[in-house]
Order: sequence, then structure tokens, then C-alpha cells
Amino acid sequence: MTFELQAQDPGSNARAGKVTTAHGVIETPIFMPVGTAATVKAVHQRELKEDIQAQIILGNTYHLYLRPGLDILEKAGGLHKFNGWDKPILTDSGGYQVFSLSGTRKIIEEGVKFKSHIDGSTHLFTPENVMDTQRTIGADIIMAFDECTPYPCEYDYAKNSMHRTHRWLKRCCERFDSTEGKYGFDQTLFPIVQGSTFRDLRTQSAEYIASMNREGNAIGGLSVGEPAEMMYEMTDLVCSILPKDKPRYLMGVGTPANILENIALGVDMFDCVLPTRNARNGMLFTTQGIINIRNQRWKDDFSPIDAELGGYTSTFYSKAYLRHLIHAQEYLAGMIASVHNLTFYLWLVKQAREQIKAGTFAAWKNVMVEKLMTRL
Ligand SMILES: CC1(C)O[C@@H]2[C@@H](CO[C@@]3(CNc4nc5cc6c(=O)[nH]c(N)nc6cc5[nH]4)OC(C)(C)O[C@@H]23)O1
Repeated sequence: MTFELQAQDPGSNARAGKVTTAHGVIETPIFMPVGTAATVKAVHQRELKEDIQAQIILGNTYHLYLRPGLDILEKAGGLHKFNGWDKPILTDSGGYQVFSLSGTRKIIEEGVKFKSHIDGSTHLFTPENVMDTQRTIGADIIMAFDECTPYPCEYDYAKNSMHRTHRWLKRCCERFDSTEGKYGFDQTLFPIVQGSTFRDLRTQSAEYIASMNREGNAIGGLSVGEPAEMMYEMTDLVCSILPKDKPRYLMGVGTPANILENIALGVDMFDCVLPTRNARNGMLFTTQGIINIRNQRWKDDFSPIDAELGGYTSTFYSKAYLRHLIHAQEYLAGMIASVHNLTFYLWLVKQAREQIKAGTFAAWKNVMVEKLMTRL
């Protein structure tokens, strides 16, 4: 994987770049639709490619390992073959999902013991077997096995957790660097900065992760309930330490405003379940602001969901029709709303990229953040 820095905004730390992987190019800043269990929920691969114009999607080690399982994924020839997505894929290492999904889990030096949220069976994730699992899934970019420190947490817990994550990272690198891709293409391992909301720990973790000199770096332990200002303070500090010539991936972020603010701080890659999760309950992000389509006021509004955005789904269907589908709990409701919200997120980062290349991002961002927060 390579990263080419193409432009830097004069009024902020925003930058535009190009990541090249075995499955194609990613233009940054980029938003990565979350496709947890081999599917971006309710969205066809064709829509992702043509309407949403997604360039990379996420998969999740925890979910894919439990279902459909590694045997099926290997027989399919990896996740790209299994779900038919032939562009780049990034998989999260599962550490976080073990904490957020599996009720029972136990962290030991070896790794994390947990019970499947599907059938209650017990499993042990270790840095080594999570690397092997991600080799089998076959994502272009894979994440180190880490502990996403919960928020809030005591300083001593955050410090011990960070050091364990650093020891796990060393084991991830050793295992990854001594194995090959299983399907004839190269994969890339990103380490993850932790340190919770403590400046000295974040500095220490960013310095350690930077010293590993991997092809890209991730910022973890954020978007876990901390105030937005704290997220921005930690991101700003970590971005000032991570190398400029490597892509920076801020995990689990976020709202449109969070994304623009973090682009201004120097982040290149984002993922979040918000666009698809909110879509399913009728919360739409539009070029004019946020719409709760369930609201009475859209009952007889036959205008397009978002005429400014473009794209088949947001233009062909009306607000009144989508409101009807949501109230009727029709499957098509989630499908239309998900394609719309993801189209909006990809449109937003594309606009940001254009503004950065034009050198006008900083002022544009401030206007956009205000506008995006408007509740219609
Ligand atoms: C914003 C929103 C709506 O996104 C939802 C829900 C709760 O927050 C999210 C998003 N935040 C988030 N922070 C993360 C940190 C790490 C991390 O430190 N390490 C690794 N390996 N993976 C991570 C994945 C992360 N996702 O995390 C789950 C629980 C996946 O659902 C998401 O609030």
C-alpha cells in the first residue's frame, strides 16, 4: 500500500491524498461505509459502487469469524469473492466489538476470552490468531489487535491498557510480518493509538505507534462517548505526532460535523455506523440539514429527498413517499434511506477534498458545519 500526499490546506491541517492498494485507489479524505458482517446493511454492491461511489468498505473480524466463519470465507477465496466487492476492504480487528458486543469477556495478557453473542460459545482472540483471521478474510488493510479503552476510565487503567495494547501490537507485527497474504495480493497492517483522554498517554502511544513505521496509522479509543471537544483535542495532539507521509484513520467517527472538524486536524480516513444506523430510523443527513422523515411535516411534501445531492435514490423518491415507507416499516424504507445517507457522506468528503485542493477548505468547513447541524 502507498500514500501520496496531493494537497495541503493553507488555513488548517487538512490534506488531500491518494492511497493505492491491491484492489484499487482511495482518494482521501474518505468515508468508509461499515459492512460489518460482509454487507453494508440494506445496500447492494452495485449501489455502493455506482450511486454512493464508495471507494472502500469495512468488514469486521469479530462478526465474520463467528458467522459465516473462516472455513466458508477461505473456500470462497476471501471476503472480496464472497460478497462480490472488488474494491478495497478494511477489517477492524474485533477487539472493540468484543468489548461492545460480547457480554462476557475477560482480558488476559494472552488476549481476550469471550462468549459469542450468537450462540454463547467461548473463544479466545489473541494478537496472533487475529492476524491469521484477517489474513483469511483477505482485507487490503487490517487493524492491529488492541483494547479500545472505555470512556471514562481511571488514569492507571488507561496507562496499563495502553501498554498492553503496545505489547499486543509487537506480537501483531511479528505474526503479520512472518506470514503472507493467502489470495495472491498484499495486505497492510495499521497500528492503533490509544491512551484514552490523557495527553501524556496519547503522546506516548502516538510516538510508539509512529516508531513502528507501518504504512498507515489509526487513532482508536475515541468516539466512545467523550465530548466532541475532547475528541478534537486528542486527535489534534496525535496528528501532530503521527508522520505526515502516512494516512491517518480515526476509528468510529462520526457525525458530518465531527468528520469535517477532524479533516481540518489532519485525519484522512473515517468510518461510522451513523449513516446506516440512523437511516433505519428515519434520520436523514441532507445538503440542507438534518431531516427526521418520520415527522408530520413531510407527510405531503412531494419534493425529492435531496434535490441538491444528486444520485438516483435521493432524486427519484419524494420525502412523503419515504415517510410513508418508514411508518409502514417497509424494507424499502431502510434501503432508500441508507443509500441516501451514504451518498451524502461520500458527497461531503468529496466536497472537502475539492476544497482542500482549491485551498479554501478552512472557511468552507466553518460554513458547512453550521449548515449541517440545521434541523429542518
Ligand atoms: C458514533 C456511534 C453512532 O457509532 C457507534 C456508537 C458507539 O461508537 C461506535 C463508534 N466508535 C468507535 N470507536 C472505536 C474505537 C476503536 C478502537 O479503539 N480500536 C478498534 N480496533 N476499533 C475501534 C472501533 C471504534 N468505533 O463504536 C461501536 C460500538 C462499533 O458503534 C459505534 O456511536
